[in-house]
Amino acid sequence: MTALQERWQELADVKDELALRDWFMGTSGNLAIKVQDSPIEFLVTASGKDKRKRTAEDFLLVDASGHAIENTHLKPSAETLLHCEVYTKTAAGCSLHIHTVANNVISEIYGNRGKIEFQGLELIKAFGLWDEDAVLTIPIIPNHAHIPDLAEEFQKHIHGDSGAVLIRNHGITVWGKNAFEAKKLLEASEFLFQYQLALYQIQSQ
Ligand SMILES: CSC[C@@H](O)[C@@H](O)C(=O)COP(=O)(O)O
Ligand SMILES: [Zn+2]
Repeated sequence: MTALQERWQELADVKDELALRDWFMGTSGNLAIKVQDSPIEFLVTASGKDKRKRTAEDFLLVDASGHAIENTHLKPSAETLLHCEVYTKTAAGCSLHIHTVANNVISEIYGNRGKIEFQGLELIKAFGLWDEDAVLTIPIIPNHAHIPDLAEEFQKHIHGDSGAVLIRNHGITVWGKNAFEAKKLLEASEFLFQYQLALYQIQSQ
């Protein structure tokens, strides 16, 4: 199998798993996986697809600017520029973006603070935070409709080869060194958001 075929299959498998969790409602969400460095090439989901379906037209190969490399009728995800920022600024190998009710509500509740912090929860270890008093901070950025503006805001919060950023009333984007790591961060983030929401609901009764 070529590197391209391997990465394709890896991303398709991640997509299937996220679909099983119902994390692609209304065609939302987009996924990307790096295929090569110098020059950077990555696979990204084609725009507007039902991401619960597995087809031969799910992904297309794009360059570091998000332009299709191959001759294709497929359109790269409308949010490809955010994935471009990840691959040009870091050594990450995979970036995932999903919309969930939990990440949207959390982003709205904490949006004015510009971040949400988690401390004392076991699952922050998924982010490599092992100290007892460690704090996980997930930034929350405004949901600019103009994607270059959104990407510009987003890239300010890329500080390493793994991370997560919430986009207010929109969704989350995570990245990690490979598909396994990115999916781990995504699942841990959603766990933390669901936990915080449940706590919020109990405490406001
Ligand atoms: C259909 S609502 C979601 C979109 O506006 C967008 O935010 C999204 O995540 C999916 O866009 P796409 O172009 O399919 O990658
Ligand atoms: Zn989106």
